[in-house]
Amino acid sequence: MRLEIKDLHKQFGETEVLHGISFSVESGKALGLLGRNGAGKTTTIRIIMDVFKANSGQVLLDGQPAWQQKVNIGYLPEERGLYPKKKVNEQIVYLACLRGMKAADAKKSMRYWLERLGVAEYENRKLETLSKGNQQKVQLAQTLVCNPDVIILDEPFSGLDPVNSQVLKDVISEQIDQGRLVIFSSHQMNYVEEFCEDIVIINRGQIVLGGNLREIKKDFGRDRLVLSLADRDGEETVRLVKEQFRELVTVMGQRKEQAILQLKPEISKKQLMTALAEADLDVESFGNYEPSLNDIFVESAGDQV
Ligand SMILES: Nc1ncnc2c1ncn2[C@@H]1O[C@H](COP(=O)(O)OP(=O)(O)OP(=O)(O)O)[C@@H](O)[C@H]1O
Repeated sequence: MRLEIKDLHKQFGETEVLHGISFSVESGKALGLLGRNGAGKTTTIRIIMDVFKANSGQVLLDGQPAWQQKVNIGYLPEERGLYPKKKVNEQIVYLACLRGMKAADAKKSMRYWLERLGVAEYENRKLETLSKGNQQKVQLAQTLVCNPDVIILDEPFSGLDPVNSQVLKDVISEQIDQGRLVIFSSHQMNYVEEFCEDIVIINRGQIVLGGNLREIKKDFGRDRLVLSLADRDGEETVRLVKEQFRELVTVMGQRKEQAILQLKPEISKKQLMTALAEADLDVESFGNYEPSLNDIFVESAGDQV
């Protein structure tokens, strides 16, 4: 299956909050939807889920509109949608039956997911008596109970401790391996980085970067180098490079003790190495820059106050 989001525009009152969002994702892949607070991630997801309509643009599954009722979708909304006063097992089975599952199958699947997510012991408890993280895991069980083909998760890691985040990460990876189509928004770059082939970064309602993560990293790293000097901290190194090597490189940033440098056009890595050696500097590390997703995110979406 292929889900295509085409040129979405969305206005709330007079304000346009999405200015033409387009991307696509296929079965067996996960797309990470990234962006700072208020960028437009949840609005995009709600349009995909048909919670509300876009002012213009289309959401198509294998070229077809209005697919949301025809396909098995697991949706974890940002605002959690379960009933606080109802028992965990009753509501998961009830909602699964509403989505077309037989009660016996729903019970079996619910037990599997509660067990898998480590909350089986709370099956008979009212949801509101569980901790925030455990409520989140129940919500995830509810999302996955119907064996969905399309999984859309809005901030799934919210409220989870590192151990539970790892459990969820494993579950999502497994779903991708089983051929599910996954979209999720998250601020947890490390997890996005681990299992998303593709990413989209939204900034103020516009895509500022999108595509295959490996390619994006390669592009960001191209002609960029990192340099650290013994007995100088990162700021001092940046200052020194700006003073002494401004003809050869532009300083792009700083990562701890390292200055991130971009070679000027026509300048080679070798020329820079020679210049560093001639300046008699005590070079501690010098090499190709490998950006993390966090670096890429900050550079692409970091201009917003
Ligand atoms: N129902 C609404 N009415 C008016 N404005 C809205 C509504 N929903 C969202 N917005 C606005 O749309 C913009 C995008 O919001 P959205 O919730 O999509 O951002 P987000 O990227 O999911 O942010 P966060 O990471 O904080 O959840 C924001 O400026 C927000 O205030």
